[in-house]
Amino acid sequence: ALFGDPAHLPKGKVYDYIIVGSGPGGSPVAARLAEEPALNVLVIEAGPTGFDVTDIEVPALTPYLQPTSSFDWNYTMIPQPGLDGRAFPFSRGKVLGGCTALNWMFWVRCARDDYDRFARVTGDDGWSWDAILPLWNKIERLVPPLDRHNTNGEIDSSIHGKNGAINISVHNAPYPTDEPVVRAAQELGGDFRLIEDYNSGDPLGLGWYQGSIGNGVRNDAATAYLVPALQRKNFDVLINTQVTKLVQTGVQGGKPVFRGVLFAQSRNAPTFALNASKEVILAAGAFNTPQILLLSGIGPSADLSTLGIPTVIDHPNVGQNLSDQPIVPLPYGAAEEQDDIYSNLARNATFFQESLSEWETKRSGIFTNGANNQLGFFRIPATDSIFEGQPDPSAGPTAPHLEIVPFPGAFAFLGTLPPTGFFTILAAVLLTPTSRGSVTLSSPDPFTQPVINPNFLNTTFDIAALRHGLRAADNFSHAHAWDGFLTGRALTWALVDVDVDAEVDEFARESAITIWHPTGTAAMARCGTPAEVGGVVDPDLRVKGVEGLRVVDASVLPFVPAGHPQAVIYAFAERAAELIKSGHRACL
Ligand SMILES: Cc1cc2nc3c(=O)[nH]c(=O)nc-3n(C[C@H](O)[C@H](O)[C@H](O)COP(=O)(O)OP(=O)(O)OC[C@H]3O[C@@H](n4cnc5c(N)ncnc54)[C@H](O)[C@@H]3O)c2cc1C
Repeated sequence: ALFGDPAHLPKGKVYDYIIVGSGPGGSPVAARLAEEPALNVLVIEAGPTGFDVTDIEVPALTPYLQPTSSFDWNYTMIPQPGLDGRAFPFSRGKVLGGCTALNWMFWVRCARDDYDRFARVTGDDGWSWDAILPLWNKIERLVPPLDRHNTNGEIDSSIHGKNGAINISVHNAPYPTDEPVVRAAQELGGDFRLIEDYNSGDPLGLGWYQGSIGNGVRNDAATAYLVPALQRKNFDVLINTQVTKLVQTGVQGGKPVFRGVLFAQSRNAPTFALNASKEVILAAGAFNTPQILLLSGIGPSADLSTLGIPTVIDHPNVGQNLSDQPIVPLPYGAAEEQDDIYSNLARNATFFQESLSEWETKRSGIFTNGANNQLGFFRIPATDSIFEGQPDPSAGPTAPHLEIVPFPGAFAFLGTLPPTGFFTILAAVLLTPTSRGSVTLSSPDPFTQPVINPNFLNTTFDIAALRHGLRAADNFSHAHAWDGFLTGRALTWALVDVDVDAEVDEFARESAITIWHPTGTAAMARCGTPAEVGGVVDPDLRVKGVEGLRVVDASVLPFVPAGHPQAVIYAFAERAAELIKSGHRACL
């Protein structure tokens, strides 16, 4: 059942598993464990439900959930030296479904080499591309587009799951940018060659967007996994409640056991306690999972003692290794008003209302789409001078370094939308950052936000690679296919001499934002103690040196995958459920 108040949880019910957080890490694990009728499963989620919320359900309204919303933790990162000292909001879903309830729904499995590197660094072949492949049948449910257009060349349906938990689909309606983007790709070829499906394991090229959308509605971790599981008597979900600390419940084989959780609805509300009989599973995301570990005395002891938190286990890597991908939106002028969907929606209330009514009454039109219809992945050539004295940070030859994303319009939340003019955005994303940041505590108070430092553009490689991406995106804009559509670089981007490194770099530093893909703050590593082999969790995602505690969320990814991470996290969660059910134990 769904509970809104911890005081109403069934008295005396013993939960085998308590899962903290309901994103793509927590929800699949919880729902799969609840498939075993003998197991009692509880999810504790800090946020409310997002059911029937228009901005969450309507795919094209996703940008309206930025930069802050009532379904968000509304975190801010600390000032970033690599971004000219800027600090800006760092969106994280505080809602059932976690960030999948407010993300941009890009469905990207990422590259074969991303998984094979996970297998390599953990010594566990179960994380390889080939081993994960069958899981897509449990995860994906490929839904035809609502406009029934011919999807030949847009997706290879033979490689996708048909009966899994999450609806995925290609676009449901055309965008004005579709034609020039596809023609530019055909004209330029090379890095921009059209590919049928970037989810084949080899994503290089330009392909059509696939989204976690079905029948014109967002499908998130809550609607896909939790809602069906709530039919089960052995499955409970507690919302609006934050886990504030893990509690040591004993010692087993010389290791502290952490099967207890404390939770409360606010700083001044009563605190409740529960113990899981089998495991606590942290799935609170790349910022809050390390926060909970640190609050519980699992982390670097020097940092903990500064805050007066007794160290239970000295874990130097908790909260370290934060990786995220910077994105730079490049504005180009659009010749025709109707080609800039997002400026029109922001400025023209009638157009907005008509689009919404069309979605509500007919489930058609642009509101059934995600925010764009194509994306391209490409590599920096191995011969580029960027790699002199710098090992290639990508996972291997199938993994891109860079992404370009054409958007049909300019977004108000970026703060770059002037009162007049029409735009197309060609965004460039650095997928393989070498900069590493951290998540730390400024206070032992669980209701104080952790200190978030992604450390963007802190290495020579990162700024040079992003420069390569900005130039590639600009080259894309020069295809003849854009003639009559784009009017050239716009706003402050028009003032940059793209041939001058320093000017391009300065533009990147003053305009990059996060693409919201933080990972790696409780990274998995091979068996052995953290001091020997690094990492926070072992290849089974158990916290090293501790019993009864696992992490299943973006924190465990030791490298940010070269794409968009939600599909990868769903796959990790599905495998985690299998590992838990089978009692698998990779390490002693
Ligand atoms: C705006 C935005 C756009 C994005 N776009 C895309 C995209 O298009 N494609 C893609 O692949 N990825 C995208 N992502 C990233 C993707 O959604 C995340 O990587 C993914 O959701 C992370 O999953 P997670 O389970 O680690 O954490 P989350 O999804 O963050 O879930 C963690 C959950 O735990 C809850 N929680 C946290 N602390 C506590 C606590 N103490 N007690 C109880 N509950 C707690 C949170 O409220 C949240 O519900 C986007 C993210 C954002 C924010």
